[in-house]
Amino acid sequence: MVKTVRIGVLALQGAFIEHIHSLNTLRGVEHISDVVEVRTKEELAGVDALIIPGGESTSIALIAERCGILDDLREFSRTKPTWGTCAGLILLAKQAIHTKKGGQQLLNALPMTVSRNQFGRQVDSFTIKLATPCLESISSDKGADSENAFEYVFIRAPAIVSVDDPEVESLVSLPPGYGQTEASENGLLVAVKYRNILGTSFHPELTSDNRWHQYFVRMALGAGSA
Ligand SMILES: NC(=O)CC[C@H](N)C(=O)O
Repeated sequence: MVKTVRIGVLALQGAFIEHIHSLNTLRGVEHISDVVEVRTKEELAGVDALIIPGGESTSIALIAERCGILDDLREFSRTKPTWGTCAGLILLAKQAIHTKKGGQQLLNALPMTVSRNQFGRQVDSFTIKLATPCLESISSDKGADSENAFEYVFIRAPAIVSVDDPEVESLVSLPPGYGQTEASENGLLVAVKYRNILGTSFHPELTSDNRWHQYFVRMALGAGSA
């Protein structure tokens, strides 16, 4: 029997509809059985993989806590395919800096420190096209240019400022200078894979190029198989 995945998108706050649209463009391309919004622990228990969208990480954490789903999210992200984008990446981290006074609840699934709003405020949002080796095996019919570069959208984005485990795979870094105040040879890390987790600080759901979604669906399809 062909394995299929039921993918959930955490729908408490932020850009969840856009992720659902991107995933829906992959129906018929990848083996997706369903794409659903997740707001309760029962809905979470019914999905094979989860996307935590961008938005406001403090609000998502607060709402999750009030809805009594925060510990279930912690448990889910320990073992099941989970992708955090932007605010979702912040939530998945072990530690966040430049948070509001008093800090914020995190899921502690990614052994790393992220810096909130590393690139400035909403008005400092930017896009950048970058060649992306991990997407090379995925063919793109939409959005990508002739070099197959992916167009990255950064909106009050976090950056990964330190990684605590050699198992964390670096997938995308920005060219030096972006979001950095001091000269450095290396640009900031903005996409990682760690075991069952994908963490990206940009918004792939805001472009018509669905290769990052396809990458995650393939991760989810591969999970648990030998
Ligand atoms: N676009 C975004 O998701 C922004 C995230 C925001 N900086 C936060 O702290 O949650």
